[in-house]
Amino acid sequence: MSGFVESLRLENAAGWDGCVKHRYVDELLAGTISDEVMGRYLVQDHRFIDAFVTLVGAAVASADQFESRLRLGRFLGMVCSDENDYFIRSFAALGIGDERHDIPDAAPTAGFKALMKEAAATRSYAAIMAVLNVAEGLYLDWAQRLDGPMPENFIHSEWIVLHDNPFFVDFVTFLKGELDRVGPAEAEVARDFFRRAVDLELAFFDAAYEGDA
Ligand SMILES: Cc1ncc(CN)c(N)n1
Repeated sequence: MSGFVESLRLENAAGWDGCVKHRYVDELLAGTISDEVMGRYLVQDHRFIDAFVTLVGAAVASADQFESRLRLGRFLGMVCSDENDYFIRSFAALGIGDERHDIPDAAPTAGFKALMKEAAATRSYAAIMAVLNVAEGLYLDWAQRLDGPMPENFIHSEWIVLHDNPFFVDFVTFLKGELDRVGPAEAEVARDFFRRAVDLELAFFDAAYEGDA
């Protein structure tokens, strides 16, 4: 493989692989992740999703062609419906109530929210595509590591399936094509957002275990 996105992935291979092979992924795919860790992760990730919806909205607004806006809009619809619904059902199953709103943002959550706000504010489609390529490309890569049976608990299985299904695979291919297309003209901006996003993804998984034995 070659191209702009591939070069960014190679430059960030240590962090990227660190996420894909993270303990969180190992335990999630095996269905052995504790409710405490998964709950801590989901509480923080629901806040990530809030900022992420804003970022995808900014992508719709900054895209340079109608076909791209349509693809992004369809994806946004899925995140705001099926994916948000998954969080709500998981919180209920884990017994996590409204007290979750009192839990402060972990540092990587705050960092990611700030990065996504910054990317949206650039109004640069390339900057936004850099962050989206990390957020979705990296999640597809770890979800595709599943080579055993699907975990039985829906909290685990649906999180995997949300990140490895034909619609999502197609969307990640689209994102890669977009950044390959628009990234080289703004290479340094895209490189900077891509690197910072990979670093935050790793810290985000680490944070799910903070305070754990
Ligand atoms: C932190 C993070 N990064 C990426 C994704 C995938 N949408 C996510 N849910 N959370």
